[in-house]
Amino acid sequence: MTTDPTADTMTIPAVPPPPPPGADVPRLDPATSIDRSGAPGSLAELEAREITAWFGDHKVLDRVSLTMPAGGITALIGPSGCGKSTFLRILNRMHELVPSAQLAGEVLLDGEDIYDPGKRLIDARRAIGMVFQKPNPFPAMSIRENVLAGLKLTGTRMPRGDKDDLVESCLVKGGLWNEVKDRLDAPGGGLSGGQQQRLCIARSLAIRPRVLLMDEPCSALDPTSTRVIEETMLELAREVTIVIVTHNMQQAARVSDQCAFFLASQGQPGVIVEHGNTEAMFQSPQDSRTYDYVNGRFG
Ligand SMILES: Nc1ncnc2c1ncn2[C@@H]1O[C@H](COP(=O)(O)OP(=O)(O)OP(=O)(O)O)[C@@H](O)[C@H]1O
Repeated sequence: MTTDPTADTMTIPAVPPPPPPGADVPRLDPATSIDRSGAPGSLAELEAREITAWFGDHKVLDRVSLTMPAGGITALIGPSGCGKSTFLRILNRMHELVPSAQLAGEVLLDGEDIYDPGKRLIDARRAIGMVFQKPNPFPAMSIRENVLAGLKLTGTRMPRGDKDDLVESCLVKGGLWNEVKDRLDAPGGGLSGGQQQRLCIARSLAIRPRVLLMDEPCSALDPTSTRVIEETMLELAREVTIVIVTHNMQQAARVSDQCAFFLASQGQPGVIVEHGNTEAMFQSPQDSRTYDYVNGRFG
């Protein structure tokens, strides 16, 4: 999509309407139009092409291109304010929720531009899930209801037995099942911070995303919870492509296959200075600014 930053902004409903009957994603069970397994869909590649982004007349990203391989974990690293979160939000069309936000470029999910006028916003959000910095379960809803919340929002109906299977499989994949299986009706708000974040991951998985975006998912958590989430991510990467924003270089090194280093020079929009295999980026970066950043000399 190419959008003139001076043009009127798009109006996007905060909660998209449910899809019309029969228009569901093709991976659903054809007999019932529901997903019985809770397993994420087939692995998908995500490719950003020449992404430029503005807030009003402030350009914050300039022609950023990046391929995020299917089944890989891509870490977006860089100092504060260089546009990592903006880039991440562009990957599932959340950027356009900000009234002054504009963008140019394309985001291809397995070769198809999610910004194509023929594509529905709800399909992009279903296929490309998001986990935020601060765990945000619905505190008064039960653990079970939290996992199923996305189905409600997308208008997906399912028999009770299938819901139970889905809740279990998503909590297993989110690495939380063993801790909560005996109290699924307890409120989500009663869990610890790390458990709440894993509940949010389980909730994202229930609508069967092909890509999971994670914006500093461990920054509010203690080291033990962080390690549990990292293990969960490594397990999930077998089934879903993951893109994570992190300020924690050890975390980027531990979990990611590839890294992209973002930087915004004084008064300039953010760009990708260097990207590639994580080990190579940490051991032998090509750009001296990458070397300085990954070695903690700035940022
Ligand atoms: N909603 C918004 N309205 C206006 N400007 C914004 C908005 N969100 C971000 N920006 C600006 O866009 C630029 C990039 O911000 P962004 O949050 O994407 O950077 P970041 O690299 O993720 O930073 P951090 O690591 O601190 O989260 C910054 O100059 C920021 O002030």
